[in-house]
Amino acid sequence: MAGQDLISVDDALAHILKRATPKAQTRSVPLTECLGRVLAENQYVPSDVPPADNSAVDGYAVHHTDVVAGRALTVSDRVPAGTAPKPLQPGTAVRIFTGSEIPDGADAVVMQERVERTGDDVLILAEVSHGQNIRKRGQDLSQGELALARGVRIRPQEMGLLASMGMYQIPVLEKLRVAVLSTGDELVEPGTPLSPGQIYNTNRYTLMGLLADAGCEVVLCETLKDTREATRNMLEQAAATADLVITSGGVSVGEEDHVRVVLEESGNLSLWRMAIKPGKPLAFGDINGTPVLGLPGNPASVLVAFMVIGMPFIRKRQGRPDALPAGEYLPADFEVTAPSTRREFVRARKDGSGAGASVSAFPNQSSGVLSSACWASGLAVVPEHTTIQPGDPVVYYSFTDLLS
Ligand SMILES: Nc1nc2c(c(=O)[nH]1)N[C@H]1C(S)=C(S)[C@@H](COP(=O)(O)OP(=O)(O)OC[C@H]3O[C@@H](n4cnc5c(N)ncnc54)[C@H](O)[C@@H]3O)O[C@H]1N2
Ligand code: MOO
Repeated sequence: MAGQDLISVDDALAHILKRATPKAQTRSVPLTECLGRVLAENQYVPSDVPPADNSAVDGYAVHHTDVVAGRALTVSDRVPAGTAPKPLQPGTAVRIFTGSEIPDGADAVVMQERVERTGDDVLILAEVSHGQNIRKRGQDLSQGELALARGVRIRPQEMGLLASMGMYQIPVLEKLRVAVLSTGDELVEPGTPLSPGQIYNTNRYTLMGLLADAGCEVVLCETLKDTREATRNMLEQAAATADLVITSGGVSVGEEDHVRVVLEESGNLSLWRMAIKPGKPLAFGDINGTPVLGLPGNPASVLVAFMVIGMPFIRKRQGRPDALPAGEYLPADFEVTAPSTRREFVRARKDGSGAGASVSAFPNQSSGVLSSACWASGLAVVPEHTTIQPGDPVVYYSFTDLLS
């Protein structure tokens, strides 16, 4: 059971994911612009990669049965990479380079360090076997196979793979268009001096960075005055412009917290207050059908709630199957003695690797301490009603996985 009146993280995720309809519009972009986009169609291999058998080393191509200990072979040809080889003359060797195509009739390549070259002759000093140092045609991708599935987010390696197949125009989903609204009369833009009572608008920049990492397009970015009127006007404008509106602040219980109230009055508030730490007052709903994710104002709450709740929603809307990342169990290097009714996402750092890996926690987990997230490499989960002793296993998610 979660805390009183608070919806559990699992129920909140299920609720939000049910409302995450994938964006259907697609477009074709040049290969140079596809990084971070989501593939809209399955990509099948048009022809084998590599297109021909080729050498893995600089050396000599031979037929392995022509190699007899102590007997030199004549070097009959030279095949630089990028040229089409002539067939191997039986009983000879061909000078060849890494990436050169293998001449017909050759079935092995001997590294040049394993031969003695004298004029046009080459004496092979090592045993040679069929297929040695040959990278087979199609060893990376073979014609007709599925190379990349629809819904894959294109990372540098996928970009390279598409290039290796000769693809240039890439079908991708339209980017999710997101509006970012910061609320709070105390907020001032960096670069301006602070007056008493003011603080710098932090969340706007955290969210811009998070959304860029998530492959979204920020179409509107505004800071609102703490009035019902301003909040209603801007939320309605944002909902008419964007596929998703993300707000920060103004979702708690104070009379200056207008986001939640406007959602209730002018749209639909379908979820409010989660058993999560930090991020408890998170609100979710819609205005005229456009989803609105109301994140709490505290800077670390914004980061954590975006990663845990916002990212799965965004991934699903991006048509990606991987709504939740896989975590790993690691022994805790910290303790939690007072059990909470909320599931806590601790700003944590993975130390060591392999069997010796463990996870430590930043000492100050206040939701106002953003430096905790700069120190951390990810989030460790302390389940509801649970104490943690050093050595107990906890689930750890890296920031990279949470944001990929
Ligand atoms: N009586 C109660 N008070 C609070 C409760 C509660 O249950 N009962 N919950 C607390 C929790 S937990 C959180 S989280 C906050 C969330 O409140 P809001 O979402 O309404 O956010 P604000 O009050 O507007 O701001 C909270 C905090 O964050 C600072 N802030 C806001 N926006 C920015 C920004 N863009 N950049 C930097 N800092 C920002 C703001 O100045 C406040 O300090 O409510 C608790 N209160
Ligand atoms: O739930 Mo709040 O985000 O702890 O400060």
